[in-house]
Amino acid sequence: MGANFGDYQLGIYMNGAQGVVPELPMGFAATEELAQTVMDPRVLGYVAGGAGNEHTQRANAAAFDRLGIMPRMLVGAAQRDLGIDMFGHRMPSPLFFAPVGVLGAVADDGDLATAASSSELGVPMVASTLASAPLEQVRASAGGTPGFFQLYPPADRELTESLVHRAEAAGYTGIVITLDTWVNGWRPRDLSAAYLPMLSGQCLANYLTDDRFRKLLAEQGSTDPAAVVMLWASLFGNPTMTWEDLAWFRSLTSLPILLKGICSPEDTRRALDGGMDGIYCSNHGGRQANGGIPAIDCLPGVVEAADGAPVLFDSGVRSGVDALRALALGATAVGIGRPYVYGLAVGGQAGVSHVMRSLLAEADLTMAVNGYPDLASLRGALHRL
Ligand SMILES: Cc1cc2nc3c(=O)[nH]c(=O)nc-3n(C[C@H](O)[C@H](O)[C@H](O)COP(=O)(O)O)c2cc1C
Ligand SMILES: O=C(O)C(=O)c1ccccc1
Repeated sequence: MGANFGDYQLGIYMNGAQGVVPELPMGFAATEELAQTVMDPRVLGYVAGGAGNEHTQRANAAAFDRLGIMPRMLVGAAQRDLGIDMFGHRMPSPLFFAPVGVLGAVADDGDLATAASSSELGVPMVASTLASAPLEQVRASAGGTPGFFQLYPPADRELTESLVHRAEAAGYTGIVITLDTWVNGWRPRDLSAAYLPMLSGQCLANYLTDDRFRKLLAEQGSTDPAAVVMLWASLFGNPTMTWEDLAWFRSLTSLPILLKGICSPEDTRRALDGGMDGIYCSNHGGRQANGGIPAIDCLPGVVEAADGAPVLFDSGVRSGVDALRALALGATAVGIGRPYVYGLAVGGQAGVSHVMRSLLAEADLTMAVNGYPDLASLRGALHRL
């Protein structure tokens, strides 16, 4: 039987009986509102913003509200099991930390604080390539909790290979390759502030600690911060990659590989036929392309085409109920993005853990109210409103 995530609620009420109310905000809207008052405006714009007029970003979240869960009575759901099996690991919770590349700009040691929360809660983290601490340190901070390394494959094959082998050696459970960020989307908030954190040298620790990157840097003749940024910018985008490159990725590692940014059934099949082990259905939270399709509306087609292979999902999950909706549609695990970033901004590691605990408690209690003892029983529970 899994953890009793709903007990987080009881603890809060018990504290209240002693006159202690929570210091941290409850729910996404309150957390976002507080984050707006404490974050550096440019970093806030970077986290909160998306592509174009942010229609797709809003639609991602709004689409969840068109999905209702049918309550079932007298099921005997006194204990709920929210556990999942993924790549040979039994995880107590179906949530994970989606890869976020500016955690170090949001809080000092933001990547390590998130990894420490992952360790504390047993909730896996997908560690971004764009981190302020090297991937080895992030992995060590996550302790015994399994986690994935998110790879932005650089345009230099040896550097890509080096990053993958470092992730393997550091003990990651799998590699997530992100496919939707070869170019930076059109983001009016960041353009207004002329702000891209990496161009100020932030979040480049994985490059600076890489032998191959340092060799390329030395060959450039300068190692000053501007040269680092120039080299990074010249390598980051890799828009010539095609399906033909999957065989090469496959040859690099025996770890499970998942492709992030897949939204169509056709691409799902191609990925799995190309030797990939799982799919990560996401539209990058509407940050990359406006005028898209809410990611949750793409999920059923991806799940069907995946034919039993693991399907991770993110984009627009704002509550424990949203997570249940994605799980009911067949997601294997559900990624949390902006909500935990705001948690980090308002409360450091404690804020991150509070956000995750709240999401898990809400999911657990909603299953209790609605009579679903485990995630398998949720399949087919949704009604389109
Ligand atoms: C500030 C920020 C930075 C991100 N950086 C990365 C990244 O480095 N790699 C990646 O694959 N996705 C990145 N993402 C996308 C997230 O992994 C995820 O797809 C997205 O946040 C989901 O949307 P939501 O937060 O609105 O739910 C980033 C998202 C945010 C908000
Ligand atoms: O901000 C992002 O979502 C992101 O992943 C990214 C990465 C590199 C350049 C621009 C954006």
